[in-house]
Amino acid sequence: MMTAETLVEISDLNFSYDTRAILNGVNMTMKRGQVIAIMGGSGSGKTTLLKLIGGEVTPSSGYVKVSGQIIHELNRDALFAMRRKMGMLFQFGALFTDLSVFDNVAFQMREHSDLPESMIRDLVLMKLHAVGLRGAHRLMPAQLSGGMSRRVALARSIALDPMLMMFDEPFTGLDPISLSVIGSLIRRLTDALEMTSVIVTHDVQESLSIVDYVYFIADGVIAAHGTPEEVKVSKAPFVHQFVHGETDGPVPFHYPAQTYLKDLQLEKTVA
Ligand SMILES: Nc1ncnc2c1ncn2[C@@H]1O[C@H](COP(=O)(O)OP(=O)(O)OP(=O)(O)O)[C@@H](O)[C@H]1O
Repeated sequence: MMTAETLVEISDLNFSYDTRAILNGVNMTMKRGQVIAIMGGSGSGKTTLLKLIGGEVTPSSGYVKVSGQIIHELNRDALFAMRRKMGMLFQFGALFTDLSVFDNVAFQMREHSDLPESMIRDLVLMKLHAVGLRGAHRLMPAQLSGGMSRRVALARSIALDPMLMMFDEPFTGLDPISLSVIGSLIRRLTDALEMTSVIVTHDVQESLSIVDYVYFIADGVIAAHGTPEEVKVSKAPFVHQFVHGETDGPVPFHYPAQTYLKDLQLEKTVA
């Protein structure tokens, strides 16, 4: 088998909001055809990493290269052209409520191409077919279930045949069946369209069943990484806590606080 081409290369990436360091020396490689999960505790910098890949924020040092181009060195036009090849689904972006399912999926094709309407029709139906919703093209978003809306959003995000798809929490709030439908769709679409998909998620079990590689981020650094097989048997306390869903471990359950005693005394003085 030919070695797959590297689509995203992240090298020694550092990023801070003002003086607050969020990511410290992150290195990652993502190949065409791969589904990659990024996991980590709340506030560990996962969404920020997606923003760096999409060029919404600029690294303090290091770089993100997509398809051989360093993102933060692109001029405005080149960045926009690059973004058209990236699909981003942040918290599964809402559908336009006043447009039908068909028009939601057609929206970007109409905005960004000069394709004739007859061709747009075929393409939209093809994208909807890929998510199993061709028969629902006339429905309005209000008539869809949560799982169906997400599938339409997925069809819309692949409308322009992206080479890279980024999903921020694609499984949140779904029942177990819809969740595995979305999971297997992400896998199948990645394979069929030969794209690369990055999933930021807390859903370890679903992710491990569909991804090729997992990165765990903690305090802005990659704490562990590996294939699902490697991750499942990992003895590293951090990975173990995640994979086995333990509430406390290296990732603390409690937000930093003053001692309990102090809080209680404070309450007494207030009362
Ligand atoms: N615009 C901003 N300005 C300043 N700080 C920010 C900004 N956006 C995010 N942060 C901080 O950066 C840190 C990383 O945020 P990020 O959203 O990347 O975390 P995350 O890993 O995606 O978390 P979660 O899983 O809870 O969504 C957080 O502590 C957050 O408070």
